[in-house]
Amino acid sequence: MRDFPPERVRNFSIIAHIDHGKSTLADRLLELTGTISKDSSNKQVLDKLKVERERGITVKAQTASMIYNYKGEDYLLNLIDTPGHVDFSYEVSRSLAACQGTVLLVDCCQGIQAQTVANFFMAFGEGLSIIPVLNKIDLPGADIEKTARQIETTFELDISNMLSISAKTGIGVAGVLPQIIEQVPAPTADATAPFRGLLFDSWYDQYVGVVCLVAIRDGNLRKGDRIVSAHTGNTYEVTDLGIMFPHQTATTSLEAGQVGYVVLGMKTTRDAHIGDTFYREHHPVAAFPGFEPAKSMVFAGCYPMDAADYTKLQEALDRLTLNDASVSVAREASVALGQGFRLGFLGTLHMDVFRERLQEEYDSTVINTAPTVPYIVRYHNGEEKTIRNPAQFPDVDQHPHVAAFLEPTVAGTLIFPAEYLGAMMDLCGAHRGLLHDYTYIDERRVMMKYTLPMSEILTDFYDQLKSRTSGYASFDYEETGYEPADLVKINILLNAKPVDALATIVHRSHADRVAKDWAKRLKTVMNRQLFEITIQAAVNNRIVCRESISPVRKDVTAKCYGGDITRKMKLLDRQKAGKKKLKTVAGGVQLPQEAFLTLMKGHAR
Ligand SMILES: Nc1nc2c(ncn2[C@@H]2O[C@H](COP(=O)(O)OP(=O)(O)OP(=O)(O)O)[C@@H](O)[C@H]2O)c(=O)[nH]1
Repeated sequence: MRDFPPERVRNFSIIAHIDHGKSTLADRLLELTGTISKDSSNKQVLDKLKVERERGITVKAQTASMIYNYKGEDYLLNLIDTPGHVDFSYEVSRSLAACQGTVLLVDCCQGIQAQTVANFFMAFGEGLSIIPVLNKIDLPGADIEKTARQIETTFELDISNMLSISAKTGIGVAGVLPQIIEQVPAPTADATAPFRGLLFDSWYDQYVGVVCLVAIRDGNLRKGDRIVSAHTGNTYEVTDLGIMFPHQTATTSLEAGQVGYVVLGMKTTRDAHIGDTFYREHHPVAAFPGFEPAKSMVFAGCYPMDAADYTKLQEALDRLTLNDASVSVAREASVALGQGFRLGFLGTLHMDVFRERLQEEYDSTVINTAPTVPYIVRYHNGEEKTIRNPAQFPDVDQHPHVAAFLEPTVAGTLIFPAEYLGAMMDLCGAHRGLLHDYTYIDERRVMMKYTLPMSEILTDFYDQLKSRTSGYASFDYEETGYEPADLVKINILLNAKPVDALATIVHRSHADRVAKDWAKRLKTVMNRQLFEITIQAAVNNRIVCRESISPVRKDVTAKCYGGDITRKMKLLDRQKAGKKKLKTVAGGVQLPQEAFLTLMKGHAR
């Protein structure tokens, strides 16, 4: 590693809107430098996790080093992969902090999209040198000129030497690495100063424990060194270190300016705080700025269908959170569902990915309640309380003490063809959006900036955005803090008993409609029982609608006219198995798992 002093190291990332070809380009660069073979089994080596492969999205950032000979000199190039999705924007910003430059990859069939804009400004804010590259020029719909002009007008970047490539076929890709060496500055690192490293990613390995990715700013690191986390004050011994080539490859040291993996014997990723600074024991240094822990913005209950599986569920959650410290887990109890957990996620994609993993890890049925954002209740005495579970939202009779309710908001960016302007304004209006700005990024496409309540984009916002524009609109957002809002609680009552796990919080202007919609939806998924079931929805304790399900005596054996007893037994067994998927809640009413699923799909508008 000593052969690569800072001036022969380049740390860069690729940023792009989802599906614009980031992973494909990464594969091509690794092939070009001989880091991986051209074998097809190496496709998208950076997207390691199964869910990622299945969905074709990058969730967890992965990093790879390569060695490239340019004008007779060997360079160590570190590609720092960044997750593209907004849920992981904190991880994106930390990954960018480990780079000096970035390739801004734009699909020239689609042009600039909302995530391109968000990622550009994040890289720009970090002061990185930005190399625009147009991708997918092999496709018939490619419009190189127009996309180049969009890049020039939106980002004010120099496009005179801009590369046009096809990451898929390899056309033009050879030009990318020389531009990176020419345009990305070498890391400013002092090899003689005391060791200072930035922790920018980590994951859990079942054999060695936590593996940390560290950008070495100053000094160097060797096996056996003792280093301290500035955030926790914990001291660790380096038991292994090396580079991602593209898999973990041990080296004798990591030198100033380089990026590599470090094993410290940490037991859980909760000890590895992204953005943390490491320094040598007894040689403290100034910590890197901007350290903030990932914030959970979406919460949902998670309960075992069968109460006896509680410990099993807890064990599955423990195993999964070893690898994903950004999920927060708190125990909670529900009158309807018993003992369970309240899980906090960075966003809805993060929630979906985690739930999928949980389902794989834990082979029994889980009941997931509808997601909610955290709300703040401000009391007249100045106290504030954060509500992460709608069941704990103050009831009407407690309202005299409440000065205000606050909800989290986001600054959203939408980009779409101009003909959808009306449809997009309607959509944002219906979701309580406030328009701030709109501009044309070229003759045909509009960029709008809206402030939206975060709860509104948890519901059907994305689906509506896509369906109303035939998939041509893109959306990205960043959190902007809390705003006062007129919020009310909806309670669902089954046979006149409120079911806490079905409570939700909405804006007063949507309350009656959502209440009626939820009652109707529940009716469609609930089974008839031996007694009549009434479903009522109450807004702040005022009943606004009532549905009922008439009783039935379900005799599954009626079809078997006497005779075959084994057939009868089989049918009864099947009925028993079917029953396992039901949870008995208020007053003996049984709720199927689908009841919770149907309410998760957002509110009808
Ligand atoms: N025709 C063509 N298809 C491409 C090109 N580059 C990527 N693709 C395809 O575009 C799709 C998305 O590519 P990915 O590399 O997975 O995109 P990504 O930006 O990494 O996506 P995320 O990881 O989800 O952000 C894949 O089906 C690729 O095969 C290209 O140059 N030409």
